Amino acid sequence: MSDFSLKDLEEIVAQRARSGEADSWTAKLFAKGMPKAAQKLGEESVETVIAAVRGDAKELVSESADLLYHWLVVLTIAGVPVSDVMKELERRTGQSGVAEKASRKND
Ligand SMILES: N=c1c2ncn([C@@H]3O[C@H](COP(=O)(O)OP(=O)(O)OP(=O)(O)O)[C@@H](O)[C@H]3O)c2ncn1[C@@H]1O[C@H](COP(=O)(O)O)[C@@H](O)[C@H]1O
Repeated sequence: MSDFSLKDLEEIVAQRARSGEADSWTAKLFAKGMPKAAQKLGEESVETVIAAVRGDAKELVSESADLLYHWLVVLTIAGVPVSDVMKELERRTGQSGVAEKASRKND
């Protein structure tokens, strides 16, 4: 089991974005801004879906890593810390997804 966390990668992304280095994919994406970063996130989402539907576990791991990395880039550009997402997930732990969906239908 790896100790590497999304928080660790969030720090690397922020540091590489600040570096502005020519050989940094992160810095390149930051320079292009949200439209390009969000587009890459969408592409990686689709590639993850394709790997899942194919039942290709190795490809699913690889595409999931691409997806989470690009998701972190998008969050960082938006100024949203991963901890905000974790807090929201934590808030939801007391309620099942089915119950949550039913409560929204009654709004
Ligand atoms: N986890 C990642 C990571 N995952 C994917 N990618 C890059 O995302 C890019 C997009 O990949 P794709 O093949 O989907 O896209 P593409 O190369 O444009 O190809 P097509 O769209 O033509 O298919 C590739 O260049 C990958 O290397 C990543 N780039 C960086 N990181 C992490 O960020 C750190 C800093 O990276 P740099 O900013 O590049 O120094 C690295 O040490 C890693 O920890």
